[in-house]
Amino acid sequence: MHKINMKNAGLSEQFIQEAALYKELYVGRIVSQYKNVYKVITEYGELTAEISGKFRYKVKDLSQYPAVGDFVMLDKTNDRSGNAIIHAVLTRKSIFERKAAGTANDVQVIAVNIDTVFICMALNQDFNVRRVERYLSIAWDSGAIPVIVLTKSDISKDISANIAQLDSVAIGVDVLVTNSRSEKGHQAVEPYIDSGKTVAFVGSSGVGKSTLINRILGADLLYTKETRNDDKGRHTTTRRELIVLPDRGALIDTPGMRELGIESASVSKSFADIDKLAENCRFHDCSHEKEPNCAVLKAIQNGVILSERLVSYQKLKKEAKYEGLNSKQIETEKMNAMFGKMGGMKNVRKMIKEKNKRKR
Ligand SMILES: Nc1nc2c(ncn2[C@@H]2O[C@H](COP(=O)(O)OP(=O)(O)OP(=O)(O)O)[C@@H](O)[C@H]2O)c(=O)[nH]1
Ligand SMILES: [Zn+2]
Repeated sequence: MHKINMKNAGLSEQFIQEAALYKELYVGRIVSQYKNVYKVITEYGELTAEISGKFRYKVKDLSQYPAVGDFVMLDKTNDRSGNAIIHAVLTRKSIFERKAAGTANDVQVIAVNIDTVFICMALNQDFNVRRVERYLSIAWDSGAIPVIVLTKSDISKDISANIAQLDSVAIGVDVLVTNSRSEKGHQAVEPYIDSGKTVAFVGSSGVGKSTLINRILGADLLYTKETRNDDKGRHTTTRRELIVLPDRGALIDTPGMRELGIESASVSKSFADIDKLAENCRFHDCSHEKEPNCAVLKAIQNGVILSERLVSYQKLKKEAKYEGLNSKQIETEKMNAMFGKMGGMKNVRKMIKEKNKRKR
């Protein structure tokens, strides 16, 4: 095993102090996970580990289990399986999580202890300001600093127009332009990658996260996605891995996240400007739709904010409202809202039935 500089890999003074409370144990950082087995780096090198039975018994919910990026306390002795034993997880400084697909309540921890989240978005027909907004609200909630990374500038039709679209949603957020087809196309992200720091790459599948990471790694390492020899093919969807760069900190590649859950607390953060304006509305429960003396509508009239921004704000708020319901209930709620004008779901079902009858 070759030694690893754990300070470069993100082990800050704060973690060192907390780790010192565990006398007999030593510290490691979770690099990846496969089922119950974790790949962990320590100053002595890389090893595999499992959580202790006691730990498993103690934790109340899944989000407390070790996740990629966690600093954990390990036993010096391996168990019979040859794995080290994880006894504790050190206090996380940031948590990037989303609602698990298909459920309203379960959160899925994507990665933790991140300093910078690169929200990656391709400059092609997939470019979507609303999606950036969703990622931004989750990123602000995580405790890490978001940075928008636009990819594939080589195939963009109008970069400045795309960037202008982001102006209103990405207040105070750096926007970088990259191109992995050119040798120096990744330079804009370099300043964020530094010893002791951890950056994570998030964004839809296919936007070029892995390609960009390969560019950053350059000659240091050639990173290729895990491939499987069995008939399941590449399992890019479950990929989540921390890579340590010599002298340049750590980076985490994440799989494309198709369904992003939105939590209500996060709504207000990325729409802080609208909330601020809303304080000046005449009615404290103003919906900013047609109320008199609505400060938000006035700001739109005056060109201070874009009307589309209010629309997506209201959309997000509505989605956050479903918090606590299961996916089936949300579906019903959405259908009811959608078909409310037609007299509710019952009527809609009747209409569909009748339509089908006529077809036959
Ligand atoms: N034209 C162009 N194509 C790119 C660029 N970067 C990546 N691609 C291509 O886009 C495709 C997807 O790239 P990946 O790096 O696998 O995308 P990803 O975001 O890691 O996707 P997932 O692994 O599914 O999350 C590949 O065919 C790349 O060759 C770029 O800067 N310009
Ligand atoms: Zn208002």
